[in-house]
Amino acid sequence: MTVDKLQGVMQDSAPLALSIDGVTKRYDSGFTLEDVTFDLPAGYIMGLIGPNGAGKSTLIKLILNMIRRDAGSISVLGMDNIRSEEATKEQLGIVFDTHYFIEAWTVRKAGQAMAPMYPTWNQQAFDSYLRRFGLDERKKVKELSRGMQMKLMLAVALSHDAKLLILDEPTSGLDVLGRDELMDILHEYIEDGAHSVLFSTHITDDLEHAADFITYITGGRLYYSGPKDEFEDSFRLVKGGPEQFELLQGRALGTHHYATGFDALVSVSAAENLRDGNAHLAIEPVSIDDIIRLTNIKENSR
Ligand SMILES: Nc1ncnc2c1ncn2[C@@H]1O[C@H](COP(=O)(O)OP(=O)(O)OP(=O)(O)O)[C@@H](O)[C@H]1O
Repeated sequence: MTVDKLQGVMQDSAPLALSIDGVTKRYDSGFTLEDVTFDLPAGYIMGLIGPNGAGKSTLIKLILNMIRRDAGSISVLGMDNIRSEEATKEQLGIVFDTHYFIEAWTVRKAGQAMAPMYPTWNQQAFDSYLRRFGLDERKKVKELSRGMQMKLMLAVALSHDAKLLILDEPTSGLDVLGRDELMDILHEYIEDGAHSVLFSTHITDDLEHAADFITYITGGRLYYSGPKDEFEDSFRLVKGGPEQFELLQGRALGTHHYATGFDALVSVSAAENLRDGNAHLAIEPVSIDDIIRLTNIKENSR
């Protein structure tokens, strides 16, 4: 989908799968997830990214009402996630980075234990996902690899017609084939326009393949939420020798200095000014990894 179309979706009053408004969470440890606001339109996949400790899992726990928020509101498919907690949870499919089953359960028992929790449980769908994922019904949860445990959670999440799938680091236990397979399944899942996905990840390749939107959090604050392509198109990477750094005149949003020069992240407009000023700097497109790396670098200036 093109950036223009995605921007249109965000501006339209398209139905929202998820709406996060001014959400704040303070931990005693001193970390605060501060005033986070963004929407996920229904029918799309959003990647939630940020470095370790950025607040991604905290945000997911807040959406699931597993921890208490200090301010703001969250609505899932138009329902307040606290006032309509039960109805909200029926519409959510959850895949965590570690499984939530009892280790001694077999795969079959895990399905039987989950089924009564969802009025819309579809046993045929569950059985067919087990076959598709190569999950042996007789195997115990503790005998499954991490990737297979993730697939079991996914089979549960997809078998009760959840409208919003939330996945916390789903690809961390998967090899390249498993990751591609998961991304294919997510695409199939949203195809009808009524289903949506929010997934957190450290693996930016996953975003390239799957995400329509990106929400980037760092240090508990929202840095960007919007179409994926626009995220990369908003910045440029400027490279130069040590003596050229002063040409940037404070326009760097993040800089990595080497013995032989520097890499700096600048806005597109700053990059255009540098080009117009004939600064003889190398100006290149950025990857999502460059943006995360340079906006989190400790040594930001000289
Ligand atoms: N229950 C808690 N009490 C106090 N501090 C917490 C608690 N849970 C998380 N934190 C702190 O909140 C910050 C954000 O943690 P969170 O797990 O949300 O980050 P994350 O972006 O998911 O990181 P990662 O990518 O490493 O999983 C961290 O500094 C963490 O130590």
